[in-house]
Amino acid sequence: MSRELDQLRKQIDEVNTKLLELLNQRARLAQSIGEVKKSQGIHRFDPVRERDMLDRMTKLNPGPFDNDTIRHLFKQIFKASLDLQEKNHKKALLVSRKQQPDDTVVHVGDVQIGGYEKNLIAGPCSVESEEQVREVARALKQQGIRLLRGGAFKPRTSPYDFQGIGEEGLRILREAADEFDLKVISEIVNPSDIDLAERYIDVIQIGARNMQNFELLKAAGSSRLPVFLKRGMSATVEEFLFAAEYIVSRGNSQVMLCERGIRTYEKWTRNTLDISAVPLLKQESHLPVFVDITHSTGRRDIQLPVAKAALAAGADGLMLEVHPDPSVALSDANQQIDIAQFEKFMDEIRQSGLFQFTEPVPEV
Ligand SMILES: O=C(O)C(=O)C[C@]1(C(=O)O)C=C[C@@H](O)C=C1
Repeated sequence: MSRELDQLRKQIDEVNTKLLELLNQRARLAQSIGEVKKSQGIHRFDPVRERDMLDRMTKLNPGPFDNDTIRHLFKQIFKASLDLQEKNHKKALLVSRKQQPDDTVVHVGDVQIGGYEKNLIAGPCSVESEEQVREVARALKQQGIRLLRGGAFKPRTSPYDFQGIGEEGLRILREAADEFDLKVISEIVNPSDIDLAERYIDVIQIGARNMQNFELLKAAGSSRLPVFLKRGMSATVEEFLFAAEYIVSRGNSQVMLCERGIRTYEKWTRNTLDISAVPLLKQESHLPVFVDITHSTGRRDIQLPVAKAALAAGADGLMLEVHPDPSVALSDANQQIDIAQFEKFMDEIRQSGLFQFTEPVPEV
């Protein structure tokens, strides 16, 4: 290579180093501007400011780059600065592990969820009668399971399907839970029913269809009860975390996330379990993560391997539907398991060694 070329390249290297320094200096300034804007509630993207800067730069431009090229280059810089401001903003989410490195442990009375404990939530899809709920509650108690689920308000796809028995259902759940020393989790669909929930139940469930019902999220965020939030069937992981942020940002930090399958073209399962969401959510957020093995599969025959996969992927717990006689159930008759199947499931999941406390490794 000629000496001249060598020299010129050396000069370019020096300019590159200076440019790098200047670009990062600029990036730090843009970050500071981002912080100021956040504290003042100002929109990050400012096209008027960008236009002013472009006009100034093109006026000052002595060439040899033409103005179009200068505009193009600066627009890239603005875009990168905006991305940086947004990244910083994401870091600040209350549900993010960057904000809180340690796992959130949710306390439902004396039951702990998250951290080193694995939990199971089970019960019928819909509350139908006292006998039905008591029978399931007794089976849970015998298995050492403390969390009873049951739907009293049922958001159904068809308005002609069974819609649940409402407050009476919550009362039935409470009585059965008190008799067998269990805690109750049930879905609430209307912000005005949060007061009702506080009278009867221990955990508010927000279902997949309501994951972006922002008024309901805000109302749950102002409640004293822990919240079990299910992922919307077409929601991205990011949208799911923002939904949780709605609750936590209102002051309720006791939130659990539940992956329940997303809608895809696959027809052999009711939904497609997004198993990768489990480690992703655990990585991104400090909130406990559950997997609903009933709704994600919609079938009984693969619930055990799916449960094992969920626990192996790092889930803090499982949710499943159990009914004394699924064939006569008023909802989800095809996917609930009966009590004998539940007992067999519990034996097998225990034998797998995955459903157990994961003690912290003692520090040496
Ligand atoms: O000046 C601002 O308001 C900024 O946020 C900084 C900046 C920039 O990089 O210069 C970034 C994004 C905005 O769209 C406009 C300008």
